[in-house]
Amino acid sequence: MTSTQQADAGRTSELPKWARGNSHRGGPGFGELIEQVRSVMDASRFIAPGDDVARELTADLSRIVERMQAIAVPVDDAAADSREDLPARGNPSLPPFEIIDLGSEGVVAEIVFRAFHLGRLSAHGGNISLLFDELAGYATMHRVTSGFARTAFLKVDYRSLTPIDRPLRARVWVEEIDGRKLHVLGTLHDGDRLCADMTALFIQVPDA
Ligand SMILES: CCCCCCCCCCCCCC(=O)SCCNC(=O)CCNC(=O)[C@H](O)C(C)(C)COP(=O)(O)OP(=O)(O)OC[C@H]1O[C@@H](n2cnc3c(N)ncnc32)[C@H](O)[C@@H]1OP(=O)(O)O
Repeated sequence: MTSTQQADAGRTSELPKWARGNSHRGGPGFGELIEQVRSVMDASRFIAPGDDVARELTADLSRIVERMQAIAVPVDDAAADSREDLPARGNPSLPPFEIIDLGSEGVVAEIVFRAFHLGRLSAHGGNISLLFDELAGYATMHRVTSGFARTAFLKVDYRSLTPIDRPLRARVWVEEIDGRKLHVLGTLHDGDRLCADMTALFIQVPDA
């Protein structure tokens, strides 16, 4: 079952159109393209080029940016953030998680933080909170009766350093529902070691 079908199974109304995943938009090569975008971001963390090389690289990248801008589409038609067959739905601004399980019990995902996500000797805390926010979106999407849920607040406790370049396991679930309010909890583990946990409040809103 795809994540869209899994989410639909727990709702009394259809998923909003923008949240319906697909595995074709952007074509079969889109995943490789986004992987290269991520690699550019990773590589940019570990260079100290001289001025000439910096200008050459800027010119190379500018040509690529121009080619992409020339084929821009409205955001709801874009491949990024819609491809449920790709890590983080093909959205390069998100840490590249893969959904392992999704249902009324919540969502389990595997995540490998990379060089781009590095803070000081460990993953940057903001990237960990971004991961939790996104996964809470999956967990709440499954539990709201209609529309979707927006983050009212999200609190992360950083319990131990979160490594990059190795698979970690995140779990996020709706602990309690009180009218439009969804109380959400989450954990991030490196093996048996707790790296971070999360408490959030999401509020069900109608789809715009
Ligand atoms: C699964 C398939 C695929 C899915 C993929 C898609 C994944 C997508 C993932 C994307 C995921 C990313 C998600 C994102 O990043 S969403 C982006 C980040 N969030 C926002 O921008 C939200 C901005 N804020 C708002 O829009 C409104 O303030 C909201 C909607 C949150 C509430 O305004 P609204 O006017 O609607 O409600 P209300 O004010 O009548 O309040 C209602 C109740 O809530 C209580 N309350 C409110 N705020 C707080 C607070 N801070 N602490 C404690 N309590 C709070 C309030 O007291 C009241 O309680 P009660 O008096 O009823 O008891």
